[in-house]
Amino acid sequence: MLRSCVSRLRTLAVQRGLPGGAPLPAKDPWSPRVNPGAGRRERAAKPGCVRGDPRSFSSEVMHMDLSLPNPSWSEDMRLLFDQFMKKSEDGSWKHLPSYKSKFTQETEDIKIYFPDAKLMKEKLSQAQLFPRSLEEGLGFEYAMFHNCVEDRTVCIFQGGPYLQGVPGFLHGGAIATMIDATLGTCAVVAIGVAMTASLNISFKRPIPLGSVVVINSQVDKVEGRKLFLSCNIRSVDEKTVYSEATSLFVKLDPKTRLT
Ligand SMILES: CCCCC/C=C\C/C=C\C/C=C\C/C=C\CCCC(=O)SCCNC(=O)CCNC(=O)[C@H](O)C(C)(C)COP(=O)(O)OP(=O)(O)OC[C@H]1O[C@@H](n2cnc3c(N)ncnc32)[C@H](O)[C@@H]1OP(=O)(O)O
Repeated sequence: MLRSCVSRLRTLAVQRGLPGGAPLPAKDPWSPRVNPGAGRRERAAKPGCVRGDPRSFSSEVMHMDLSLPNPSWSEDMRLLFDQFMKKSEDGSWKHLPSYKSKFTQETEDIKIYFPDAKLMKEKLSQAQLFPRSLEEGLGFEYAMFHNCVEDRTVCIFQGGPYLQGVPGFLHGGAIATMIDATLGTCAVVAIGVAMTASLNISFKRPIPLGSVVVINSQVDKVEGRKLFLSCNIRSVDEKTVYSEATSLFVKLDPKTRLT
């Protein structure tokens, strides 16, 4: 199973134009060699120091894997994370690290779609991944795991107080963001750099602020550059279906510029 997963990632490397499908660069977050024994992002727990933590602006934080447990994570979040890390031991699942800002193979790849590479580089140096742009515990706390054999990505997600919509519940835009991020991750791992062309969400039940939910996404169909994916969001006990979504992602055509 591990061999199959590695081979899928090698195929991805070929699609990205890496020589001979050579192993992905060690710093690539999708590389099978990355995060071999993902540990904890635990810092000394400092009650009340979440807001305004100066390290959030340091390069240390920009390059820190933010998908590891931190003091803001609830018991449910930690338990689920540990369960998926356990499932990752035989290689069937893979923990996908995530950063505020990091030059990855994907960001390198996407530069070819911009005519002014210098301007793009400047923009990228200022950029942060939107769901990672809020302080620890206040916004999107999440970790993703991918199953290469089943073309599935699971995201465990705890929405913080800055994501409120109707009082006490998550904003629909925040839910859509995490759905898009999970589906997007599933798509990018499956076919390389792709963008959301359409996203259809059915919000079935409101998600309480601070609760932990599980986003289960999968590739349903591939037609040339088009990738059809779907997902649902469930409670940890799987009894409540909060949302369902279908989407179309389109693999970018290297011959077409984005601007
Ligand atoms: C996904 C991130 C990519 C960046 C990766 C880089 C680093 C990141 C690292 C890790 C990231 C990991 C995960 C990602 C996390 C979050 C995901 C966020 C994703 C987004 O937040 S992304 C922003 C919102 N997104 C846009 O801003 C797209 C605007 N859009 C366009 O840029 C173009 O529209 C495009 C490129 C989509 C297609 O353009 P194109 O020129 O390549 O292709 P073309 O138009 O020829 O369509 C080809 C075939 O798709 C069919 N088709 C097209 N659109 C359709 C539609 N809406 N409905 C039904 N069918 C449609 C056509 O009908 C044709 O079908 P057919 O071949 O059968 O005729």
